[in-house]
Amino acid sequence: MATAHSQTLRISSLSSSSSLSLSSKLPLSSAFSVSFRSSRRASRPLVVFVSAGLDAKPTVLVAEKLGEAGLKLLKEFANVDCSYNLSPEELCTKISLCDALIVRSGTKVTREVFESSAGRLKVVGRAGVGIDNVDLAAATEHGCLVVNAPTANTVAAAEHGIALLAAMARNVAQADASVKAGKWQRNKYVGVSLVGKTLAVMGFGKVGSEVARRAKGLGMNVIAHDPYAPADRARAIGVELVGFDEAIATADFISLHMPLTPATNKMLNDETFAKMKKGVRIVNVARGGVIDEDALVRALDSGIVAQAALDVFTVEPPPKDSKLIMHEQVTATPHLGASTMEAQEGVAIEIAEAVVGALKGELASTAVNAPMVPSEVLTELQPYVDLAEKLGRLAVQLVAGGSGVKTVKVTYASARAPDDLDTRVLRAMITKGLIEPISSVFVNLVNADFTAKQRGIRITEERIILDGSPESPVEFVQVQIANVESRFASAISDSGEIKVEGRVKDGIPHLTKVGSFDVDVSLEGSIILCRQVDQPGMIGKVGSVLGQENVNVSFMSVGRIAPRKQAVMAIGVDEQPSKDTLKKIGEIPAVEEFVFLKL
Ligand SMILES: NC(=O)c1ccc[n+]([C@@H]2O[C@H](COP(=O)([O-])OP(=O)(O)OC[C@H]3O[C@@H](n4cnc5c(N)ncnc54)[C@H](O)[C@@H]3O)[C@@H](O)[C@H]2O)c1
Ligand SMILES: O=C(O)[C@H](O)COP(=O)(O)O
Repeated sequence: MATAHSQTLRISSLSSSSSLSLSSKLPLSSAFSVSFRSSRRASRPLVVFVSAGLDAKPTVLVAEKLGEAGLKLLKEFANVDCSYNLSPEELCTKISLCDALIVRSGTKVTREVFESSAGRLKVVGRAGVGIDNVDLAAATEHGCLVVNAPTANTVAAAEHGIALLAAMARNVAQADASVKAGKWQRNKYVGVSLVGKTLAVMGFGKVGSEVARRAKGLGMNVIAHDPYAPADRARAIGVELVGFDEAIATADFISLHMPLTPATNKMLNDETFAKMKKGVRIVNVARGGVIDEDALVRALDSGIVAQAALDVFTVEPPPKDSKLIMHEQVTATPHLGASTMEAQEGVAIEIAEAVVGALKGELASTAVNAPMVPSEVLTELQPYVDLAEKLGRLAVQLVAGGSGVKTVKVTYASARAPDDLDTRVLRAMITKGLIEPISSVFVNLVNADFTAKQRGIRITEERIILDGSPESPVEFVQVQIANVESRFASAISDSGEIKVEGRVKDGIPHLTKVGSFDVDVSLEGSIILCRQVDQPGMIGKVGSVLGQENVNVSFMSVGRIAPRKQAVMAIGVDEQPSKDTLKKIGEIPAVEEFVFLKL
């Protein structure tokens, strides 16, 4: 079939009432959040998700103590249920009534929690940094956004690290207990000095670098190990980045500041303790799991490790008879790193803003399990986000019943360099459009790739690099579904796939190609596609059938192969025509096939 010419008839103009609101309240360079509202529908989903029933106030379960300022923010927007010390069973029972959950490190947000929520839970807010207590894979599979509060407790944690370092070196806790027991043991509690000693900071992130800065102020020689930290950031505060073995072999003191991941789990173990300088002292305000605690007891007993100061433990609280806790050379605190008045107020505000934003459909800057796309990129892509979802919706509705959708090709034509166009959001929205009309699954930026994979849909992406100046990020987007039959034969392109193509014109998404026919219809309301033999009066005939039923036509366009040959008419309608009206359109003699598609 030859490429068609296109005639466009704009019957009545639609106003563009889309608005983009941006809020970027956090002091992070990549911070962004975006919401998209259109007056044509009460609350359009946004980049992340539509929360069902947002007309009613959402419910937020706060499962661990949160600062007042954060609670106040939450209460302005949601019903807030503060229920602390819930058992896992109680949490699973309550969660089915909640749209958001806020926890600190003491609550395990397991797969069972997401399953028990039966899709209602949209956001988990971790009021702090470490998200090792949240099953991220399960959250993603359930389309639940996880956000954290990564900055507000940094200084508190660093200060606690320094407090433990100094207290350990001078036996403060042991000496205090001894004095309170009525003793006066000045010789027993002679300490070691910090000045001039080498401190190895393991994990040179937010907390690690603040610890390093403070330790430099105490006159320590600071080295750091972090495979992902930029050397110039370390150099800027006079810290040398070294390899793992060099760090642990050189250090008089080791301070741990990495996250708990499969790679850091039990990073300090019998083997690595054996490589350390005899008499090394260890501080851990990161996560208990980065140390093999049994191995640490052995290293303390053998004298390889002279002392340890620990704020975090593999199991919290640790067993009362834990050899590690009871060890004379161990100073222990009950996970107090983030526990200052200031940090807890800051964390509470940071997490409340992130959770409220996410419930409103904004994508939080602190999203842990969703792509982080800079705000300016998202702003620019916003009309294409809408286009992408609608093309996905149209394409899947063109598939004939019984044909399984397995292979989808998305093509972006753009004058941008390939690495200058981030298509993750567009792909997610096409996936949403493809899957939501044919299932009860709720798809968002968080779970789009997972959901497509789970349903056996392979989505490949291709670029057409256009010449010219790349003013708009994308010239057109094509969605093709291969190996399927269509309810509308004309949607099958020359190469045998269902094909729809769209562009953004004046900020509004338009359908510009169906199969091999050029059309031009604004993607708002719904669409009737109609193949006919091109002849005078067809627009009038179809228009009058719709008019009789009071269905408002917003756009009409006819794409034809050649005058008086086959043509495809695309008609935008504001209301859904009745079956009877659609039947009447089908009965117009020149109409060969037609299909009604909901957007
Ligand atoms: N005790 C507390 O109350 C408390 C308070 C805040 C943070 N924390 C914990 O402290 C840790 C650090 O927090 P942050 O805010 O600095 O996080 P961060 O993400 O800013 O820094 C972590 C750093 O660890 C590095 N890293 C990752 N894998 C590593 C590895 N294998 N070896 C060495 N470095 C590695 C990363 O590159 C990153 O620079 C986290 O585990 C967090 O949960 C504890
Ligand atoms: O990762 C964190 O932010 C700290 O470990 C603090 O945890 P908490 O919120 O339970 O004090």
